[in-house]
Amino acid sequence: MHFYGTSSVNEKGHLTIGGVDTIDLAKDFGTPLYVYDIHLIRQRARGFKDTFERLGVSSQVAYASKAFSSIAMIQLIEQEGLSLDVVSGGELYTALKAGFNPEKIHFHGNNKSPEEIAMALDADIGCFVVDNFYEIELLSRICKEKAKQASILLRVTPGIEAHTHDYILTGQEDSKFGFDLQNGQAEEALQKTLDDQSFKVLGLHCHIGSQIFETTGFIMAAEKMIEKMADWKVKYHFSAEVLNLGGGFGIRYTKEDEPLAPAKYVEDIITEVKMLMDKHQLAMPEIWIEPGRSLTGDAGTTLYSVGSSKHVPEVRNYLAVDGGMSDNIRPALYNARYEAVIANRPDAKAETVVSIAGKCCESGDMLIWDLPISEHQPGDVLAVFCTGAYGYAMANNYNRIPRPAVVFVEDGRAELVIERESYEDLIKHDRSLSRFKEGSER
Ligand SMILES: Cc1ncc(COP(=O)(O)O)c(C=O)c1O
Ligand SMILES: N[C@@H](CCCC[NH3+])C(=O)O
Repeated sequence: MHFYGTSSVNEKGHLTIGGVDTIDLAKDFGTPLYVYDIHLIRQRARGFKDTFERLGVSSQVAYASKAFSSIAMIQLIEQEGLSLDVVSGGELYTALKAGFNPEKIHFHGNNKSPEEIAMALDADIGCFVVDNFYEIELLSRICKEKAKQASILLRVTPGIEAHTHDYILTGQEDSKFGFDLQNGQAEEALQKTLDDQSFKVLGLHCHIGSQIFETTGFIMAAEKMIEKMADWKVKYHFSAEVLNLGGGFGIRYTKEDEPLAPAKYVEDIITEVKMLMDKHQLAMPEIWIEPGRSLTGDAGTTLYSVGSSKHVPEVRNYLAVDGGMSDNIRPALYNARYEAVIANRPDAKAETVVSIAGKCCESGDMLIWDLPISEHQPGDVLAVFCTGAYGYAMANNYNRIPRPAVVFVEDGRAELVIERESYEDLIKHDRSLSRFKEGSER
């Protein structure tokens, strides 16, 4: 078994995380349950920051809160001194409610609404990452109405195809995000924004995709952006103060995955960026990055209770758990793969192979295909590793299944940070039919 972060096995032979027995967690908080090893999140956050410091490069490390956002999570990010990337009014609202310093919030999105823009301007957030020409006009108009100036980055599409799942690619030319760098759109966006008093143009942003294992794509994207920066310095006297290279650093979900250590991505990319800056005789700008998955992914584990099973002779054994695509849609959406163990005996030898089914009324609701697993029975706890990014964040109420609870564990303590939804929660926005008369005339 591969242990992540502070995971271990105690004297009872149970899986522990953050010094807490996972079987006690399942009893105390119920299942499905998301458990976050916050020591590991802190380590990752410090690793990114320390690497920049060691390289002598001023930086902002912004946590991409789409990976997992909650009041406590945002407060943890604030404790660790990171900045924050938000992509919707809801993420911004969560950050503000958590008491996060608005100056360190960067607002993303390819279709920010007028209300979202107004909310962000009223909160005096640090920066808008402007995605398209419509947004330039909209943001400019709302800035004027509010007599405010917005600091902005221009999100550019560098024409890079990173090697990852098609649905999470974002840097290629045919993408819904950003101004194309090659066809002149990015330059046109720069001209428009430099000419507009509503904006302070800080620099450029790109994000080439997610769950990327190599640094080549990041370096190629940086190279294309730096070439343009050199060009625009001459043409427009524009010196970018900030170069934002996005997120996307890959993590280990299964033994087939071989990512670099998170801080190593930064080290390799920044070393190249420094050389490119020198080559083009540009001063090193502040470097911003936006890791999501690599901060929280392997810090999250989901605990499920084992329930029914089904044997299809000579084909497959299905083993069902009390959650599924309602708490983790990634396998159904991306064929995402995970490893798991029986948490009450993680060291026991895997003697059989089962496919872990969710409880949703959907054949595609399979969490793990062909998992080698030890002896098990109903009531056992299954721990699925590496669910900390885009797991709870994409949870839903399909089949009217309440979303699970979330606990943080550290130094032998467990704290509930998101309550489990109740059935009452599920119907709280429903309205009754009573406004309509029975058998209304047609
Ligand atoms: C603009 C932007 N920044 C940052 C991220 C975070 O990516 P990851 O979780 O892969 O680090 C994403 C998601 O892919 C994104 O779209
Ligand atoms: N939701 C995706 C990542 C998307 C990142 C957002 N740009 C995943 O689970 O892998």
